[in-house]
Amino acid sequence: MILRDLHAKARQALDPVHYDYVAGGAGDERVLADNERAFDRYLLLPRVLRGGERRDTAVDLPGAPGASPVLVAPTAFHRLLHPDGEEATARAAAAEGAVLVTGTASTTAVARVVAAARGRDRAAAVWFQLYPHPRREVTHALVRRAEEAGCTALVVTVDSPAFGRHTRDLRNGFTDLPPGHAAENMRDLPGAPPGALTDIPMSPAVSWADLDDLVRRTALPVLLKGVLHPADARLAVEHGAAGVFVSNHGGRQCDAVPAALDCLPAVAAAVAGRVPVLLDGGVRRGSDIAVALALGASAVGVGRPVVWGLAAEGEPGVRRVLAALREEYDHTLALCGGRRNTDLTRDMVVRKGGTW
Ligand SMILES: Cc1cc2nc3c(=O)[nH]c(=O)nc-3n(C[C@H](O)[C@H](O)[C@H](O)COP(=O)(O)O)c2cc1C
Ligand SMILES: CCCCCCC(=O)C(=O)O
Repeated sequence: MILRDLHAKARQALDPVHYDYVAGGAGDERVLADNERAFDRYLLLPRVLRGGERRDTAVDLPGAPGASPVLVAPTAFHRLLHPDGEEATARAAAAEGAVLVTGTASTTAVARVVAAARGRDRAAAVWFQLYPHPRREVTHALVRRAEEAGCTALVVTVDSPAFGRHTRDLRNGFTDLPPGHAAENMRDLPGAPPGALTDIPMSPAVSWADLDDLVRRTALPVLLKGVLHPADARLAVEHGAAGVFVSNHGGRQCDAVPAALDCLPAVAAAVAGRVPVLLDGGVRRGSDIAVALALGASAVGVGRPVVWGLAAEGEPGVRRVLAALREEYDHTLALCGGRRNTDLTRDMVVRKGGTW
């Protein structure tokens, strides 16, 4: 309910073109819709008489011990959506104990984002989402910026060998950021000056060799975001990834892929507990978090709900979203007879209408 209210408020507040940029997906938006619908296909099968008065929902993630199981997934251009932008998101995430994955396409430089998070909580973990640049020296410079800022992990987005065709943006002619906004992490790096949505070039030629180069160069844990195929999850671990995000980019890339949730069990089986598996796409309720954790995720990311919270109410709005999800999840865990996240197991999820 809180999330729905904040979404409605954000819609009122935003320029319709910017609203469409956030709300929309690729193609006919089939994957966008299915990410949320997928959660209706799975039901929880609670265990009884084994709970506890209090629950411990903290999770140890790379560079983020004792984190909330709800992460802030990377979303671009927060200052477009609220004047306080990524710094407000960072303060809210830190206050709620949530890992913030700040992005290459941030309208605030990563150093300022980390400073905002740390201002609230010295232990706050900020991860840096990286679009690998076709020119390796640019990728290296971005990684140095993230390291110097104090990010504790890198999240390499691998589902974007090309920019997704966002139908609403094409219809609205949304190609450039308004004056005064830019992808600040790209500032003074070789390539186009920041300002256009395409200032962060994507390349289909980025390969596992680029991941190897990255893992060799940085001491930070490197996670991959945008893995759907179990074979790629296995390769990720073999190439030194410290974690895998099952994600279809919120339905904004290929509009013919399965819902993220439907890909989770096979990826979790392929990874076999060697590194954490995370999931984003369509998470809107605490019970969605419980289903994802039971199916093998260590934590989940939320994208659009955080943006709606930010656009509607700034920092307090983001806090409300993160707190509501965490509290609903804690309540669901109690209803399922759990004391900790690992009490949610595969046998506690059934397909709707099916048997187990
Ligand atoms: C407006 C918007 C901007 C996004 N920007 C990025 C980005 O810069 N990098 C990235 O890896 N993913 C990006 N994503 C994808 C999110 O990280 C995440 O995968 C997706 O939003 C999860 O789905 P949800 O919105 O249903 O929670 C973006 C998503 C949205 C909606
Ligand atoms: C080339 C533009 C970079 C921003 C991409 C943001 C993003 O991932 C999205 O889905 O939108």
